Amino acid sequence: MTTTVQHLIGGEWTGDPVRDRHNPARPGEVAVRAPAGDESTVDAAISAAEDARRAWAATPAPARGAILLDAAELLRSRHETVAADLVREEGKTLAEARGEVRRAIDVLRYFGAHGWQRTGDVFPSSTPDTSVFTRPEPLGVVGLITPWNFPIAIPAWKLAPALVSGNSVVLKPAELTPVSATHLAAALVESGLPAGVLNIVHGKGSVVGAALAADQRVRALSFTGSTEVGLRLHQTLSARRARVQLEMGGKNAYLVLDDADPAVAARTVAAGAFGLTGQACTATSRVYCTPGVRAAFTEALVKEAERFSPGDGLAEGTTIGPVVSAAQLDTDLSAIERACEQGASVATGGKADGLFLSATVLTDVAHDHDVARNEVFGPVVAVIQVDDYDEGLALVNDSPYGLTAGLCTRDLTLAHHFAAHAEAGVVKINRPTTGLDLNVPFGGVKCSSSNTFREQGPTATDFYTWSKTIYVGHDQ
Ligand SMILES: NC(=O)C1=CN([C@@H]2O[C@H](COP(=O)(O)OP(=O)(O)OC[C@H]3O[C@@H](n4cnc5c(N)ncnc54)[C@H](OP(=O)(O)O)[C@@H]3O)[C@@H](O)[C@H]2O)C=CC1
Ligand SMILES: O=C(O)CCC(=O)C(=O)O
Repeated sequence: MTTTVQHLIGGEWTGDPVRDRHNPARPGEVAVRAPAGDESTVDAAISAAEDARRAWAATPAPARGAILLDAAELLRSRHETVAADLVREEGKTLAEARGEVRRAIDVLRYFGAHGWQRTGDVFPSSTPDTSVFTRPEPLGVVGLITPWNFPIAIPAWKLAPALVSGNSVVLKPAELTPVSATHLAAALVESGLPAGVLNIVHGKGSVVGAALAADQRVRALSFTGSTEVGLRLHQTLSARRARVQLEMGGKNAYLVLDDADPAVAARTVAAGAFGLTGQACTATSRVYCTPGVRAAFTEALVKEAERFSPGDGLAEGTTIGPVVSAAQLDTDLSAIERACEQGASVATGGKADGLFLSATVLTDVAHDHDVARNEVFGPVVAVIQVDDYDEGLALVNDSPYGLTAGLCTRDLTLAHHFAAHAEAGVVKINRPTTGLDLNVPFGGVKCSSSNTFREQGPTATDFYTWSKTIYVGHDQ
């Protein structure tokens, strides 16, 4: 089954679909046909956003929010179709795709309701008969560049706060996954989003994304993807003092202590390492274990890994979908091969059939091995022994990345110590590193993030607004 998508520019669906994306689970099946935008397409999209921005900014926030709420209901009515299309283009299991679509719906609801929330602050003035208050103002045209691994949730959690804050948007979804973002946009357009407020340009990041980032009219850019691309975008945007928000890679660590139940720890680590085919920036990819638990934990982790049954995400019984592309599979297999060259052993997995890579546990890994240092972005986890909690915490923190970190223990004192000292934007105690509540802030530290504004939660709109301070004298 092939879905065709187009650009969305100034309220028109446009562009000849010239590029095929194959279903990663069924190599012969074209999942999507999409147009390939270029600099002129981006220019047209930014012009449309520029034309629409003032009227949208002047629209009352509750009316903006109402469109998001209506879009949430439309998406809910299409939940099954959207989830199945997501599986066909990205590969994750139907259960995971349903969860992701549900998350996009909830994000629209959350930020839709934000349209009715209190905004700005009132302050006492030191001048008599004077009111002082702040007003959040939209930035204008904002650019969003999103990855393939959460093809509807990530566009939703960037778009919704941008729109409800009164900005117009140009979105560039990942070339591999153009359908999910199109479903999101269609729901918004059909719910009454005015023409030009949301524009989408499909195509290559190096062409479309780069043109979007370089355009002076784009006042802010929010990006999720690789550290390499993110840092390049940071330079482009910062050079003209435009705002930039980056959520990038991770090398997320778990520390399992002697007092942890090895079976519970293994289940927690496996969910974070192998769920979503390991293709999450929050995925667990290195696990440090103290000596008393290492053998039992590793044995239990291998059993958990072997429970993940690779297959087509739409097929009954599949619990791990394919890797997204041949290029990503190559990265995953090369990382496993390099780990073995450096002395690691494959305790389970390590083999691929087509794009189906089985959940892989590597043992005999040392902290300075490449597989313990570099992001893989696949269902591969390395187990490393440490002497004690202190060494474990030090190694968890010895990474250029700092997105998520986890600890399995029953010791409340150590749990709080870890929460305070782990160098990560998100810390999970006895919970998988993946999986985020949409109503709380999300972001990393070090090379995982721009280290500025957080996404999601009540402060997500901060990135998309600037604060104006107003003094009003009452004596006229
Ligand atoms: N933090 C996260 O959630 C993610 C991290 N990654 C990491 O990145 C690696 C590579 O994945 P990939 O999807 O290629 O990540 P990229 O960083 O290449 O892609 C993310 C987004 O940026 C776009 N892009 C690519 N090049 C440029 C550019 N020069 N200027 C502007 N935009 C650009 C992409 O477009 P297009 O893809 O259409 O070319 C896509 O929309 C993964 O293996 C993983 O390590 C990947 C996805 C998500
Ligand atoms: O773990 C999650 O739920 C979100 C992960 C994420 O934001 C990402 O992979 O980009």
